[in-house]
Amino acid sequence: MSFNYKRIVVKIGSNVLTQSNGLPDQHRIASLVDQIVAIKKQGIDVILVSSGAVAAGRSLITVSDKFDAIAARQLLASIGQVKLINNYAQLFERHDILCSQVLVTTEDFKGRQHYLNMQNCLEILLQHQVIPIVNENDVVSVTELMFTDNDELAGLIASMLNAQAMIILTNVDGIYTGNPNDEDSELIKEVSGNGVDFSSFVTTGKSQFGRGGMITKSHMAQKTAKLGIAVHIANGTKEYILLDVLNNQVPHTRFIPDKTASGKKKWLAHSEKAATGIVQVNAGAKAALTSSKATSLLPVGIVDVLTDFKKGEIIKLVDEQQKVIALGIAEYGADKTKESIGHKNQKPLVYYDYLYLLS
Ligand SMILES: Nc1ncnc2c1ncn2[C@@H]1O[C@H](COP(=O)(O)OP(=O)(O)O)[C@@H](O)[C@H]1O
Ligand SMILES: N[C@@H](CCC(=O)OP(=O)(O)O)C(=O)O
Repeated sequence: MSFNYKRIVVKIGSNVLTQSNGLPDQHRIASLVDQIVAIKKQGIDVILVSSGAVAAGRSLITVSDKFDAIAARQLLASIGQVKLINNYAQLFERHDILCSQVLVTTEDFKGRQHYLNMQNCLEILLQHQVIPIVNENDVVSVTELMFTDNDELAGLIASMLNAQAMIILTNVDGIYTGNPNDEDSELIKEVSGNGVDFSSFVTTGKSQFGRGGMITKSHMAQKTAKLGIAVHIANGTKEYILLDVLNNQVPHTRFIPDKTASGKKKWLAHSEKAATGIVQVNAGAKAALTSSKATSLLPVGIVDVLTDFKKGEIIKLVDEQQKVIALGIAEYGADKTKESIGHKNQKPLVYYDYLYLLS
């Protein structure tokens, strides 16, 4: 295979798994399973992040409009997830391969210990040649507990498991310079670096059954590539797509990975929602932290503690315009920080190894 990956995360969007009439696309799902098996037989670990529970539920039951959208989603996902996973289990069984169901919420990624428990669980599945099939636990995950979408979840899993690549399968060939249906739009084949502003050409529109849309895919892909994981966005409705992507034989969008980040930084990168405290830093500290030199945050560069926190908690570092510039683990609590604001020769509030810069 052209890309020499040892471990990959494959994310399949609802639209890839579903026909336009809302019913599961059995032929396509079977073909994707066959390809995953072929990849696995080459010694590559594959973790599948599959959407499709709500769509599968819709094919089984009709929910009246009188129920609110959250309750309807819970009902559909609860029924649909059974169908989705059964389908996968039967298809993998044909190849004598076991798959497993891993349902998660954002809570599972917050505390470091809980995060490591989940990492251990997925590692033991992989060591036993099982294909983990991960999805959001839509039944209990509502409002603020929700992931933006499964693209975010796939990025978290790829970081957690030190995958070399994440392949996002959707219903278009990748990211275009404009609306994919416009003749003038061109497919972007490669994205490198962090500075691309996708909002100027990616619209917020979504496909029929999708949740996040291409804009969240682009942001998530960029964030994941920054952690050292290659991201491929490709058309899951094309025959042999996974094999063709890995053999670099199909036009799609590839995000070139940066240098690999440490395990702690990968965890921090996805922990913004878990942050408790907010600390404001001055322009000098911002310049030092964002320079190419490894720098820890010293109290001399702190101007204010905007929200309290305890030692060991995740905090957001904001600049004087209140823009979040980094996430870090606090070496001490808010009280001690307030006492040392602006003072020289103090212990860093956040050491460089426990600091993740957002841009
Ligand atoms: N510039 C763009 N390039 C590609 N797709 C785009 C762009 N702008 C908007 N989109 C839309 O994003 C959709 C894919 O996102 P989404 O609906 O979340 O799919 P999925 O269900 O696979 O997660 C495409 O079907 C397309 O209509
Ligand atoms: N967890 C939901 C999918 C949510 C989601 O992100 O969907 P999609 O945009 O199709 O990847 C489900 O299984 O229906």
